Amino acid sequence: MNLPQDFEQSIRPLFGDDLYNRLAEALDADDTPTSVRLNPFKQNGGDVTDELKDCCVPWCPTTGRYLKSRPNFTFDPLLHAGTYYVQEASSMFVDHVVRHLIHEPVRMLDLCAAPGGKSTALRAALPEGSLLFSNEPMRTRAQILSENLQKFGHEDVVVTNNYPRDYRKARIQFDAILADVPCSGEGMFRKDEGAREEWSLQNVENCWRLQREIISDIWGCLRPGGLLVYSTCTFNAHEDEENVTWIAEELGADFVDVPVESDWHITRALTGDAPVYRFLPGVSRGEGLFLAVLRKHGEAEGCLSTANGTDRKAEKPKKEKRRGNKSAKAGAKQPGNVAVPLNAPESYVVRRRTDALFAVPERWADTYDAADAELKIMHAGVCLGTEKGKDITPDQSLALSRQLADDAYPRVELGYTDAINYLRKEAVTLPEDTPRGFVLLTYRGRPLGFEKNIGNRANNLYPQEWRIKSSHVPAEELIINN
Ligand SMILES: C[S@@+](CC[C@H](N)C(=O)[O-])C[C@H]1O[C@@H](n2cnc3c(N)ncnc32)[C@H](O)[C@@H]1O
Repeated sequence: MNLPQDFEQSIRPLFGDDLYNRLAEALDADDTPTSVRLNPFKQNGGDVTDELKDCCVPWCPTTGRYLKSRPNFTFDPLLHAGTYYVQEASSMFVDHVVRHLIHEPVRMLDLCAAPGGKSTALRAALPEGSLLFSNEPMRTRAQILSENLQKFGHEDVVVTNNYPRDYRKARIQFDAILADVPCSGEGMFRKDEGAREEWSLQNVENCWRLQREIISDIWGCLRPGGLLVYSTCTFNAHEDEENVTWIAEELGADFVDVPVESDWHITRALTGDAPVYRFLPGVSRGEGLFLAVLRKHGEAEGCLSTANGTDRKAEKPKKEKRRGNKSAKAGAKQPGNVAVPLNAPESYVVRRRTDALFAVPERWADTYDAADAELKIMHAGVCLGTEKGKDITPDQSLALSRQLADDAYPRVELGYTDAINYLRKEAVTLPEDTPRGFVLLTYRGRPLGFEKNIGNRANNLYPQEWRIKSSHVPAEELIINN
């Protein structure tokens, strides 16, 4: 593989010959490591099977696993049930950062979040009671983000489709923000040929300028004393060390050091002496990642413990704004007597957006309302379903919620072939004694989604956009985790 000439000319002096040669050799190799991160909310004590498991990812040992080979994940129904997420190992470093720095419930924003690898990692690592906003400005990417977070199944999540500047209007303050900014993608040279073709010095310059704009736009939403986690998957110092130094000096922040082990083989700053973390192919086992943590200057209002937001007057949207609010218009009456088929149903409030009903944990209902007045919410809490006359057709988000009550719907367990057919949105025949109405289909005990049993047949309610598009059904059952 030929690396762009300008890339070599700019990166070799920064890395030095030895490090550059190791990097170039690794970028040329075909054998990229495969890894998954288990979903702690859906594991029931399970793990990757012995046949597939290589070892734990050292900076994410509880849930990160290297695999010995790369299976065709699409044909594992448990991927679609959200029991694990396929993620390259370096990105799992956010798990270590969050567990080291955040010990009490917070409100956190993942600003550039699609497809959702780091959001799901954050959600797993944040203390319970924390609320995660997961945002992506590109519409189609935001839909994939929303799908992946619904599969992950944690209720304390809001998915939005906005630009950073829109967040300023919502006046929500965050205790921590992850900005995994769009970058020139040098870390993708190994995986993606297109990344090499699109790369240019001009693109590097466009990227570092855009990254500064993104951080400047969101800076007001980070509370004084709050944490900014800045990351890229690129190697040049303009988008990495120079940008985080600029943030510290121009916006006002101090670097925060995170202890790491020497056998993780993390490379530290290549220019200056800020505590930054570089995962370099050929040096650490994963793809390229640059990460730094900064604490915003100013008086903190206390510890990082204001997740429910009710203590912040600034968040309450103005009355006039509320009247113009889409959901308030669509559903003038708040749904009062909707059954909430979740564990601890009394701790949720129900919000209507067009004809869909969302169960939102009561402790952050104010924050949800403030967000709803200004932001484009794609998903929040648990979507219970859509109203059809007096009925509510249950939503996929409900099927995949970790909080779905065990006895909320009759369940039918599917074998492997039926599970794949269901995920391809084909009709799956139910046993004769299945009760009529909505039925939850499971595979190896994990919910996959709903069908409506109307007697002589059943309607598959799996979302059309989520279905497996391939017509192939593997002859053998693929088991990745148990
Ligand atoms: C490196 S990717 C994020 C990967 C994601 N954090 C993950 O771990 O799965 C950067 C994301 O930023 C989004 N993006 C592009 N322009 C943006 C902007 N102006 N503000 C915020 N995000 C932007 C891109 O669409 C892309 O999804």
